[in-house]
Order: sequence, then C-alpha cells, then structure tokens
Amino acid sequence: MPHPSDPTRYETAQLKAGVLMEALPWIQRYAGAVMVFKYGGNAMVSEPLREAFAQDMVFLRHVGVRPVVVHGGGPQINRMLERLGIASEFRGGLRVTSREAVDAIRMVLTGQVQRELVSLLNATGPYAVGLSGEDAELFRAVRRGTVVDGAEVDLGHVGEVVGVNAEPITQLLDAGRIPVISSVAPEVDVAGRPTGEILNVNADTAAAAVAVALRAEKFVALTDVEGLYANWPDRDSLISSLSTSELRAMLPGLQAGMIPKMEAALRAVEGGARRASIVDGRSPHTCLLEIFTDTGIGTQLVPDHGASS
Ligand SMILES: Nc1ncnc2c1ncn2[C@@H]1O[C@H](COP(=O)(O)OP(=O)(O)O)[C@@H](O)[C@H]1O
Ligand SMILES: CC(=O)N[C@@H](CCC(=O)OP(=O)(O)O)C(=O)O
Repeated sequence: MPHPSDPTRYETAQLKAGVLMEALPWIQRYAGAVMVFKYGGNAMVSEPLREAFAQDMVFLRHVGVRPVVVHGGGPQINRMLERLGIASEFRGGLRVTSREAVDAIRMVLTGQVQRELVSLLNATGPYAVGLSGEDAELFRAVRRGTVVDGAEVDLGHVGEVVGVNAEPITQLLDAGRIPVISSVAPEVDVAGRPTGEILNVNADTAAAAVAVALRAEKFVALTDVEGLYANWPDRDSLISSLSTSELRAMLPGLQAGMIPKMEAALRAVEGGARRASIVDGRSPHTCLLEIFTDTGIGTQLVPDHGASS
C-alpha cells in the first residue's frame, strides 16, 4: 500500500479500494442469481473485446453469479451468406431466411461463433459448454412473420421460441459450467411435434425466452450502441432507465435491430426476469460495470411496479 506522503499513488490505491467496496453489496445481493447475457455479433468486434467479455463471465461465475450466454452473429452470418452467394435482407430487424440460408446460419452460429466463445471462456478453466436450441430439446419454435408499415411480411424459416427446456441449462449451472447457447431451433407443429425443419431465431428473442424460463435476475443485451436512444440517432437522448409501460409506448417508433432487442427486453421483464439492460459491448468490461456499480451503465428496463427495488 503506498504511503499517504505519495499522494498520486495513494489516491489511485484508494480509488481502487472504493471500486471494490462499491461492488460488495452487489456481490452479496447477486450470490446464486441467474443472469442471461445476450452477446450480439456487433459487440464481438475485436479479439481483446471478446476476451474481456469472456473474463467478465468467468469473474461473475467466481463471485457466485450463474451466467448463461446466448449469442448472435449477424455480421458473421452476413459475411458467410455473401461468400456463398445467398441473398439476404432484413425486415423489421429480422433476416428473411430461406432453407438454404438456414444451413449456412446454423454452421456459422454453432460451428463458428459459438466454438470461438466457448474456447475463450475456457482459456482459464473448464467453464463453458456450448449448446444450440437443437440440443436436449432446448428450444421449440414456430414460424413467425412480422409487420412492416402495417403489412404482414413472410420471413421464411424464421422462428419464435414457444418452449424452453430449462433442465439441461440448470444442470450445467449446478455443475458450475457456463452454458453458451446458439439461437437456432427445431420447428414444431401445432401439436408440438417436430417437423424436421430448423428455424433461424433472432438471438435477442432467444435470450429473452431463456431469461423467462430461468426467471433470471437480469437479462443483459450487449450491442454496438450505448443503450436505447429516445430520438435515435441523437446521441444526447440516451435513456438510462425506463419502465415497461414507457417502453411499450415507444415500441411502434423503434427501428431496425432495436425492434427485436427492445421487444425481447420487454418480454423478459414481463415474463418474470427482474431487470433487463442494454449495454455497449464495444467497451471492455461493461457487464461488470453494469452489475457491480451503483449507477450501472447503458439503459435499464424495470417493471412498472417495483421500479425502486
Ligand atoms: N432508438 C435506438 N437506440 C439505439 N440504437 C438504435 C435505435 N434505433 C435503431 N438503432 C440501431 O440498432 C442497432 C442495434 O441493433 P442490432 O444491429 O441488431 O444489434 P445486435 O447485433 O447487437 O443485436 C444500433 O447499432 C443502431 O444502429
Ligand atoms: C431471424 C434473425 O434475424 N436471426 C439472426 C440470428 C443472429 C442474431 O440475432 O445475431 P445478432 O445478435 O448479432 O444480431 C440473423 O440471422 O442475423
């Protein structure tokens, strides 16, 4: 410990101690809590950032939190589809997906993005186990379309998760592992029987379904903006906290990728997760700052009742 006669080093050391002490009540509060992290492809922009995310998950696991990662990979999918010459477009923030595209998407998400995340998480110990919605009947999905400018749009092989088998996830958590889940899902018919088709599920939507099934303490979505802006792209309009009814009123005015993201956050909180947060994945360790500081970071969504707890 530096001596008080060396003011700069002493102040720096005191600052560090302050940060650790600020974390203590949150560490106590979140002991044993399940938190679901949606790691978006746009937040995976560099190797050091991906490493920092993996370190955050391992840190959380070691202070008693039970993290679950659901990942995306939109930009990585774009690159692969382009290489394969498969056309793709987004409507209402969701990819119009052909059967041919599903094969490529499955390969990129579970064969590439998930593998890299698992190996980063396992750099310092045997923590991560990768799963997709196809493993152990983790997800059941039905086809969904969307509405753009009042008109119904057919999205092809795009799914909405209608059932989550939470057991394999909780078994992994009980064993001290960090589940890493890719957002592809088997399709089921109206009777709940598998049709044999695989559907492409937006990763925010899949993560929300997992957060609801696990009744997560937190649903945290990492993306490539600081949070939700009231008047996008006006950078002065960042919202630090809003309630579910305030968000519901904003939903019709949202654009592009923010539509499924904020719909997912709403679904998570209304479905039983205590909180949802949108944080900037372009800066390292935002997950730790969001969870272990008094002010948090990014945009927090709270239920209409209990906003102060
Ligand atoms: N109101 C808004 N606030 C913040 N971002 C917005 C808003 N409306 C649209 N966006 C866009 O949504 C993007 C995030 O969605 P998306 O690209 O799907 O992220 P991810 O790949 O992380 O899921 C931002 O980069 C931004 O361009
Ligand atoms: C239906 C749909 O849009 N699926 C997404 C799945 C990946 C994803 O959501 O990735 P990000 O989180 O990086 O955006 C897609 O095909 O891009």
